[in-house]
Amino acid sequence: LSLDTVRDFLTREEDTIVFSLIERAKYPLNPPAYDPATTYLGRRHNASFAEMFVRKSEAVQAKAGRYQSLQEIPFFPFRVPFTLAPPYNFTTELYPSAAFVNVNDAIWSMYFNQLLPFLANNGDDGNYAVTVSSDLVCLQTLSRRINYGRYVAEVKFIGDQQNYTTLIRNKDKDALMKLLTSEAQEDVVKRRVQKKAMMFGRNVTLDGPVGTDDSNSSQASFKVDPSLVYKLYDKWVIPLTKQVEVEYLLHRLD
Ligand SMILES: O=C(O)C(=O)C[C@]1(C(=O)O)C=C[C@@H](O)C=C1
Repeated sequence: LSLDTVRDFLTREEDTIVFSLIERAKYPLNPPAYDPATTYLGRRHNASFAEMFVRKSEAVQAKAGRYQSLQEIPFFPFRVPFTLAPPYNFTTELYPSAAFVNVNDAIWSMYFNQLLPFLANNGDDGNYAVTVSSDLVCLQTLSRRINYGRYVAEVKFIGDQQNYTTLIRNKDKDALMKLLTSEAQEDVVKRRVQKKAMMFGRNVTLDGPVGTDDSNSSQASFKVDPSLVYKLYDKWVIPLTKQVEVEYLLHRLD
């Protein structure tokens, strides 16, 4: 692992995030899928249909071995005695006591309460299963990207052990935050995801050569508002990644 390779990983995840948002934006808001008071399976549950869908899907994916890789962290952890997938000897670069640091609870509430209302148009077309299935993909992608802050923090720690060790011993969160921050890099990331939203979210027609802007660049014709993607990174993705980095570092000498 090096700063270049972890940044390459984050860059590639941007594509997955933008595509997953484009998919979710295809469906209307579909409010009954998110209301814990909605009746389904003939009765009320304490969880929304979306939550139930995520729980059951994660159970299947856990059985299939998804969480054998530390890059993936479920929203609803549970033990699985065995997996169906062919065995693979996963090794990890992470420090064991810090390897399970994650901010999935914050991601969950940010996604449903702050992002989704701006991502989907108002309306209810009853396509609840495909809708929450696309929510699951968004959540998993955001979780993988943000919790990858553990790997970024490990690289930064190894690269500057002396300074980090002092700050970790003093439990100085603010100084850790300052040391791991690169504002120039954050600016690059935010402007790049906005551009990706403009490129990937374009309507493609057969007029003109490949790369021609068929959509006149007007905001309304993008499948996901590029400024919303910028804001997602600015307000949530990057700050939460940094929170993961700080929490990882605080456990790095345990
Ligand atoms: O690339 C880094 O150095 C990171 O720590 C990742 C990241 C990000 O979330 O994109 C977070 C903090 C830095 O200020 C810059 C970028």
